[in-house]
Amino acid sequence: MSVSIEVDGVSKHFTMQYHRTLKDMAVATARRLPLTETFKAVDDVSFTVEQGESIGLMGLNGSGKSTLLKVLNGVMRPDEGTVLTRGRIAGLIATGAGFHPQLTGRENLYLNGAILGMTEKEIDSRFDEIVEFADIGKFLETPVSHYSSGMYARLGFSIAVHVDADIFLADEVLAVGDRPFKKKCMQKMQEIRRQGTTIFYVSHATASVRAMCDRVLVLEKGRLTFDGEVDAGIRHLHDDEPAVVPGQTSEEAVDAELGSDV
Ligand SMILES: Nc1ncnc2c1ncn2[C@@H]1O[C@H](COP(=O)(O)OP(=O)(O)OP(=O)(O)O)[C@@H](O)[C@H]1O
Repeated sequence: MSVSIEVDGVSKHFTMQYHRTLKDMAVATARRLPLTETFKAVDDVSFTVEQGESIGLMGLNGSGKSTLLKVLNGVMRPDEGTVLTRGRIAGLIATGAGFHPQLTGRENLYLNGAILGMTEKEIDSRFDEIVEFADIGKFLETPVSHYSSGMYARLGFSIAVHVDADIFLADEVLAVGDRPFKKKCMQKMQEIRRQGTTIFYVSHATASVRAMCDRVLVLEKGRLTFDGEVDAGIRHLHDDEPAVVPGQTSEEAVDAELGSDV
């Protein structure tokens, strides 16, 4: 197997502004209060992923998962450390990121496909498949500013998942969208997983992580506190969560989860 992603000592700092107006800042300065605070959203994280591995990236809100994904796909540069990736990366990091609100679904499909590295010919050849998967029907010629958030997610996911990528990054793709669409997304991700694509799947939904992933990484306040087997990773994160419901198959567990707000 060949290495797909190598992350070595990566940190990303952000600065929090405590005061919004000049007056607030003047008052804070007079009182010798701090004006800003810098913190590490990702803190000295290292791991290696082999081509074809499917990784569940888990952690509580604000633990740095999205930031790490942005660093992996090059949207953000790390402040420290290095990231090496092999091959083409596609993914859905923020729903509708890269969509232009005044352009139609069709136009955005071409724009977004190009941003994800597809040639015009590639997009032409996959156009029908992408539209069919997104199932946005007659809204294809409507500006995306008129789309519902679910429709945005459908089109965004559909484009990303139809890129012939070596690495697929999926940030809470199942958080938006209705149950049939979530189910379709899971099936599609399983399909690209079988094709040997490396998958990075950010989710709070444990049954879908169990069904989708070979390995789990857990972030806590930016630090990688677990890297290993899926069930152990989930236990590490949710000490309090009951294990798999007795008698329930993994498929039934995913199904139950898709029905709830994942
Ligand atoms: N552009 C930014 N500027 C400043 N702070 C940021 C920025 N992006 C993220 N943060 C902060 O970095 C921390 C990590 O955020 P991140 O979105 O990576 O967390 P997450 O694990 O993906 O959370 P969630 O599960 O809620 O999606 C949070 O405290 C967040 O407020």
